[in-house]
Amino acid sequence: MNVKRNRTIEEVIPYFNRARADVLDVVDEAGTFIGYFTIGSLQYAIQKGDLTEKIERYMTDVVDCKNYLIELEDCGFPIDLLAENYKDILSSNFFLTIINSLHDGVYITDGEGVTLLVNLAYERITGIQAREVAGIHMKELVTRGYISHSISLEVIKQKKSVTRMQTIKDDRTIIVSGTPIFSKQGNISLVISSVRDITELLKLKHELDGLQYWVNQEDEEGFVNDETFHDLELYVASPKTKDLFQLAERVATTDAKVLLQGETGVGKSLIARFIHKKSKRVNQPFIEINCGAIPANLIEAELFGYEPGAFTGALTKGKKGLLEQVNGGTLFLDEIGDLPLELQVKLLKVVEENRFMRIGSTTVLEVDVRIISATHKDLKKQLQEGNFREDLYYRLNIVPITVPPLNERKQEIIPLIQRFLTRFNEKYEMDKTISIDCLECLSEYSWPGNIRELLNIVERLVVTTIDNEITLKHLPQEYKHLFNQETSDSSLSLKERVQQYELNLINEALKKYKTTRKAAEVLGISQASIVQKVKKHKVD
Ligand SMILES: Nc1ncnc2c1ncn2[C@@H]1O[C@H](COP(=O)(O)OP(=O)(O)OP(=O)(O)O)[C@@H](O)[C@H]1O
Repeated sequence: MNVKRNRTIEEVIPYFNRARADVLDVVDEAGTFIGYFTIGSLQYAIQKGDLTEKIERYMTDVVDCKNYLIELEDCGFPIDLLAENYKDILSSNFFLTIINSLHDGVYITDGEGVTLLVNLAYERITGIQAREVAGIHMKELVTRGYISHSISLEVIKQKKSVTRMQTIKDDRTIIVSGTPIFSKQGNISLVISSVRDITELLKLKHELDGLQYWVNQEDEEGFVNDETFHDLELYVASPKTKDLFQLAERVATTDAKVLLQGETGVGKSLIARFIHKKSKRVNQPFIEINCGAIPANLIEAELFGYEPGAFTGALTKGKKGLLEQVNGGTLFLDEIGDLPLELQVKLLKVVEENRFMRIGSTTVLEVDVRIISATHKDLKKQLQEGNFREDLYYRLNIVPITVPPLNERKQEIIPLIQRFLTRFNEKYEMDKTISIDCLECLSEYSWPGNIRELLNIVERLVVTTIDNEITLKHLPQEYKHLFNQETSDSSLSLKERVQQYELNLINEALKKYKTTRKAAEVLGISQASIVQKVKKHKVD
């Protein structure tokens, strides 16, 4: 079976389950074979807790089908002694002390599938007590409903290691890896299964994926599937943004003038284009003019056009203004707050009556133009300061749409990074990934340049990072200063860092929602679980 190199460990576990395979062929984007991912590699990755790692990290170019079978004899262990006296060994204090000190659950059966031993961690993880299962055949345990499926029986049947992901009580997810131990005669003497609870790890991963999940749901509802979104390369990454675009869509069917307000780079121009695309004017021109970037006298000439010889430097033939060019379509006046007062008066006439005169002409021209304007300035304040005309403000502001800055819709940051990463990977034919701590760091950043800045940094990182994975060390300094040093400490294990991240999420939620009840609701975990995690951290 083929799997792509950028699949995660977690994603490929079901392949082993489904295909009952020991080895998966790893292929690159073009489908070319590049190596193997074996069940041995899988077990190793699980032991390391690297479920979110890409499989290519654990890929090998040789497959030794035996390498994952524990060859006790090779380790100098007296296997015959084990075969004959294993019950004594398993019940010795020494062995029990070792096995009970493990954090992972251990389940041991004999070669027939009769339960010999389970350790304390197994009892803790599954809730099944040793005394309930000891001496009982696995088949019987399945019949009695203790477990839904026996890995040990599968190991005995297949005579090889088996790894499965399973869901047990309280919706907990566990990974069970069963390994056969062979006698010299080639019979299975024991099956040793290890059980690891990965519920917390997965929960965190899914939280980290954040509203990517939400975006996918949107796909199902058909909202994001809308071609307009693809055409404009725009992503709807939160309910807030969805509301915004739904409002824009409703407004688009009318000719109402729209005033878009919001910081630079939040997507005002994009929304203006979206409205045009969704309106009946879609096949007519959409013209954008940046009132802040063009000198006042030029804006006038640009907008209204002029007659031959209207002013020094004018074209001898005269010139059609944007208002004439855009007739039937949409005129987007960006940075309207920068429009000089004298031009505001002239614009008012167009806005009110759809009529204007070219510079140097006395003929009144009539046009059919929909006007959308935008500004990053506080226009109300501009009114009070006398820099913006009140009559024009109210004419332009029939439907106000305020686009919030990115740091007020933080849940969009990670989904947007992921979308932009895919976009630039495709554009530059690369396959970069981004590390969890790097994502966390970026989600803590304040983004003064909003989505434009985010887009630019992702493109820069894709182009400039040599490694396959973009990590903290690749981020420019300004993106790191807010980052919690504790979390960035690379000496911490993945598990510790994930715990730290979990705690950060909880603290953030507590700060925002004040009560553990509300924070628990938002994070989708129980209130008791929040209290316990915070308490545990304090004790640690
Ligand atoms: N929801 C989104 N999905 C994808 N890209 C987006 C989204 N919102 C904004 N962008 C991108 O971010 C960049 C900045 O957006 P845009 O130019 O619309 O911002 P703006 O608010 O008009 O900025 P300014 O006030 O500086 O003109 C653009 O490249 C735009 O395509």
